[in-house]
Amino acid sequence: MQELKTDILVIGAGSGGLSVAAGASQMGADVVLLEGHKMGGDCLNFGCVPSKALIASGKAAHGQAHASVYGVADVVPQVDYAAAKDHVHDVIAQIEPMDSQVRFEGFGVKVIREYGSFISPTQVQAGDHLITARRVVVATGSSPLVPPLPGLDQVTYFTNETIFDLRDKPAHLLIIGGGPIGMEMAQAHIRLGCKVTVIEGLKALGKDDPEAATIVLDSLKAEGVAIHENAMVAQIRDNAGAIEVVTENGEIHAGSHLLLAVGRKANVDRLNLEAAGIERTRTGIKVDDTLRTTNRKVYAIGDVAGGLQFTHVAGYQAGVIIRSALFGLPSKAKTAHIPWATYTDPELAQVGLSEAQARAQHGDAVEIARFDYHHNDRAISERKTKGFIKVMVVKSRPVGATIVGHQAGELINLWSLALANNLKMGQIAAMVSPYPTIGELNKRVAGAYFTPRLFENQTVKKVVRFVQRWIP
Ligand SMILES: Cc1cc2nc3c(=O)[nH]c(=O)nc-3n(C[C@H](O)[C@H](O)[C@H](O)COP(=O)(O)OP(=O)(O)OC[C@H]3O[C@@H](n4cnc5c(N)ncnc54)[C@H](O)[C@@H]3O)c2cc1C
Ligand SMILES: NC(=O)c1ccc[n+]([C@@H]2O[C@H](COP(=O)([O-])OP(=O)(O)OC[C@H]3O[C@@H](n4cnc5c(N)ncnc54)[C@H](O)[C@@H]3O)[C@@H](O)[C@H]2O)c1
Repeated sequence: MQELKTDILVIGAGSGGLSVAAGASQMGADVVLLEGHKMGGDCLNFGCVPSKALIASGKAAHGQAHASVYGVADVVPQVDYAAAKDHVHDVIAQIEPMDSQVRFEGFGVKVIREYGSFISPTQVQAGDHLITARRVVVATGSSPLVPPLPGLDQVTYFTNETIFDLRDKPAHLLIIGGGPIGMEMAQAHIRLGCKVTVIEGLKALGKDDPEAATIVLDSLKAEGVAIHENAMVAQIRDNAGAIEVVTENGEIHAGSHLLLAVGRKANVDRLNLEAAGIERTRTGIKVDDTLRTTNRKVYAIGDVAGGLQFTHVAGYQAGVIIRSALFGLPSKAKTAHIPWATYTDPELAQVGLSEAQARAQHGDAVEIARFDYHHNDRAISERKTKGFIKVMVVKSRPVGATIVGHQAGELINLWSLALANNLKMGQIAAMVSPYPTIGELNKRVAGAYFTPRLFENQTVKKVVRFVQRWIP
């Protein structure tokens, strides 16, 4: 057994762990990083990157099939599904060097390609290494949840860990789960020429604002995706080579391929958390708002911490704990300014409170400022007029924003900045946006907040009339 001592031990080389390792090592700490599988974790290998690359293939096909509106003849796209997967893997390969073992060793990090397991509150075993660390960061991420559905073991099924390696185009893809994974994959596949059926137990895109989600779901349905809601799956069957999904309410959906997208399971099984006195919750590892676990020398960040499960959250949390682990400074993780986006077409994005949450928390003090895409000249030029932005405002400060439409994931950045810095609507309205940009929507919604105050205000009208009488 090789014994190592270090300042910071990071378990998991995904979005969260790599951010800690890069930051801590470049600021002078001794860092050991454990990775049992692929450097880069889920986001690079099985998540954000491959899904966005496949969405890009779908977008290219869709563009060819719907070009005539711009005066360019529509063509039936000749989709080579295997070549689309080559594109996906080429994109991964282009980003891979940023997350590579070589790059991190260049920062001075000792990278050990083994799974780690606690053997005491301060010691972790990884292969034949025994590591004692001043602080441990658990960043082991999550895996696809595979529910114990009767019959599932009788059929071949895919998850986000395997779908990007499938090279034969599914004739009819059945997707169980209408969350972000399910809906992004549904649209990518329908655009690549597959038949697609989504079977959702409750409400598709149920974590998002219902009005905004409806616009996305209507778009997907218009493209041909069959979406069945309130259809909890009870059983899977193999019927002479076809896969049948049977729901609790008696629906039977048959297809050629099956993708499970029913949520995530925190990666805690290999960690032997009990040996370190680390408690779990239903969704992951129990942490306080400083991201410390019940073992004060151990932090947990990213998907395994059981909160919002996004790459940028894991990265943000890495910054929070670096401050406290390296400098001993108090540092709390906040959530009010954390955005998320679902990269369907149209996109769906949220930061802070939704309209329903804002009304529940602030009652009549909430004002909703709203602006529709069909009033934006750039959106009209590009025929991307579906969607809206609405901003929830309390005492002239935004407390949340919901955007559905073209580039919603880009537009939400500004509202994350506004919430992070407690900006006022007046500061957003003071911005000058280049014309014609989609970004003008952000300024116009701030303008919409002031419209009734300026244009429907009798005092303003009286003052203007009075001043006009006197100025030369
Ligand atoms: C299909 C899909 C699409 C997504 N799209 C987006 C998106 O567009 N935008 C977004 O923000 N988020 C997206 N996500 C979510 C995002 O991928 C995760 O939130 C993010 O990867 C979490 O980072 P992490 O560091 O917590 O975990 P991970 O990136 O999963 O990294 C954890 C690492 O720890 C390793 N590990 C596990 N146990 C051990 C152990 N005991 N010892 C050593 N190593 C271990 C694992 O092998 C893994 O490499 C998507 C997820 C999926 C599945
Ligand atoms: N664009 C992005 O940022 C992005 C994209 C994909 C994934 N992600 C991350 O990955 C996480 C996981 O995504 P997800 O879509 O797997 O999970 P999810 O929890 O968001 O959605 C899963 C859906 O499956 C449904 N479901 C569960 N069991 C079912 C059953 N037996 N029958 C029918 N429906 C069932 C649930 O009601 C739910 O709507 C997301 O929460 C998000 O954090 C992010």
